Amino acid sequence: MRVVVSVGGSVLVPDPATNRVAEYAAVIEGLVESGHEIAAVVGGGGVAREYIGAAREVGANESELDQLGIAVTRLNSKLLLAALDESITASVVPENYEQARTDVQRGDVTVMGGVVPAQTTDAVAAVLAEYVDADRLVFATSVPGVFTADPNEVEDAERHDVLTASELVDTVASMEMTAGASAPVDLLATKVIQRAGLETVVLDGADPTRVTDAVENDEFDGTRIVPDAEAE
Ligand SMILES: Nc1ncnc2c1ncn2[C@@H]1O[C@H](COP(=O)(O)OP(=O)(O)OP(=O)(O)O)[C@@H](O)[C@H]1O
Ligand SMILES: O=c1ccn([C@@H]2O[C@H](COP(=O)(O)O)[C@@H](O)[C@H]2O)c(=O)[nH]1
Repeated sequence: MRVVVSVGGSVLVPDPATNRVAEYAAVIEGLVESGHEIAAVVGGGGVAREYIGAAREVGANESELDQLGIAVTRLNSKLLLAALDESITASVVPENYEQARTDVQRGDVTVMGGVVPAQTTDAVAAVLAEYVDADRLVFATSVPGVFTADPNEVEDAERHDVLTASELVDTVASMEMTAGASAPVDLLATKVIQRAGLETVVLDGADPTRVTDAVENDEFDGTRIVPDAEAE
């Protein structure tokens, strides 16, 4: 199976003292050993938000803030790349989809971060999944799925076990799109998921083995996004 895994920066490096980089590398290597083709996209997490916050205070505009965020996503990507067995990876972090697809077509694991302002790495993962005709897109994020409201703000928010792509679009449509904003999946990503009919999973990435379960066993604790056509 060809899979794009989007790993949140706050999931990969929750704080400077804890990092799950080696665990994520082991999960990716295990999936490759089982015959899967893996492309990873890494987010910026808390470090990106700190840089974006500091630059916003000194008057940078949103596009400049996005560029800072992109730089951090590429730094985090290099961290994951460094932990992966170099015999299965491309040696550099691609800065565009063409380079990433070339890596995938060569049979290498590719790891990339952001590409252009005004989106997040969620959108990068969705576009890459569409571009390489991935069989599945997995978002390993900091919440256990997509909820009826922000579970960090609303105590009785309930998780959706299954959503159609259109329902996902409606759920995130009103969320903020400023640099460093938080959403389970950003709006642009949801529109790409919808048009491409991508089989998508949103799960809590704190335990990286959940990604293995979602790929190998199709069993996971999270939200499944089904293409609109399947729900008709
Ligand atoms: N309806 C919702 N369902 C789930 N999460 C929501 C919802 N609305 C807002 N959120 C927020 O979405 C966020 C999703 O994770 P977040 O974007 O912070 O981290 P990430 O995916 O690990 O990526 P990164 O840290 O790289 O930005 C959570 O912080 C959560 O509070
Ligand atoms: O293609 C991209 C990717 C990211 N950004 C900016 O970086 C931050 C951090 O990325 P996350 O995926 O949210 O961790 C994001 O909020 C954007 O400001 C970007 O502009 N373009």
